[in-house]
Amino acid sequence: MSGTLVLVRHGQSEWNLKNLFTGWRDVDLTEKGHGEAKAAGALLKARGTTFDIAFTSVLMRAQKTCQHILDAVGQGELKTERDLALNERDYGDLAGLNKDDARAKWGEEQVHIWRRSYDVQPPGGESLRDTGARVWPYYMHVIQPHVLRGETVLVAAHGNSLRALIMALDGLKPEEVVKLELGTGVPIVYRLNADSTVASKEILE
Ligand SMILES: O=C(O)[C@@H](CO)OP(=O)(O)O
Repeated sequence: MSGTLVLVRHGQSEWNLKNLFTGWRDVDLTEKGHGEAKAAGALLKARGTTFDIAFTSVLMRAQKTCQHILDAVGQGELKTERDLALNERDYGDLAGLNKDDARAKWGEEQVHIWRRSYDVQPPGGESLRDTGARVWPYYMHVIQPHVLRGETVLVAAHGNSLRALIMALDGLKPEEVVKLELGTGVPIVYRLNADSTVASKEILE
């Protein structure tokens, strides 16, 4: 057995609340989102979790979630690395559009394909495969070495950047990742074996 990897999708954002495609737009958390992030931290604190390092994206909703969690476990000053590799999927031309308006314009099925398929790019944006092509190397080269040294690592990121990472960790097929949904502010705790395979996975709901 080696270390622990804790993945958390940011708390509810202003544009989650407004039902807008967000992608790389840098929107803030809502009051509820701040609360969700603090609650995630409280859950981890109750388990006695402390971290050796934290990783987040360059977007404030993930950074603030990360900080709330670290504050809750009493590690507000912990070293935190921010990288664009962990950003949300780039939603391209859909960013800023209302998801229901998009369904009315392009149809329910097309919008679902853009949102949840593995390899279909939304107009001007990234498919989940494209997102994985930046998330996975970053995980392999930067994050995983910490876990394999036995450390406990926090990754506070986004729905689709984490879906791409979980797809690889869990060995999901493209048709399986379509069904994978992540709740806001829900910690997912992986223990890894020394050979980097997953020893256990626990969703703290
Ligand atoms: O808008 C977005 O950036 C994402 C996450 O909120 O949306 P979806 O769940 O539709 O991929």
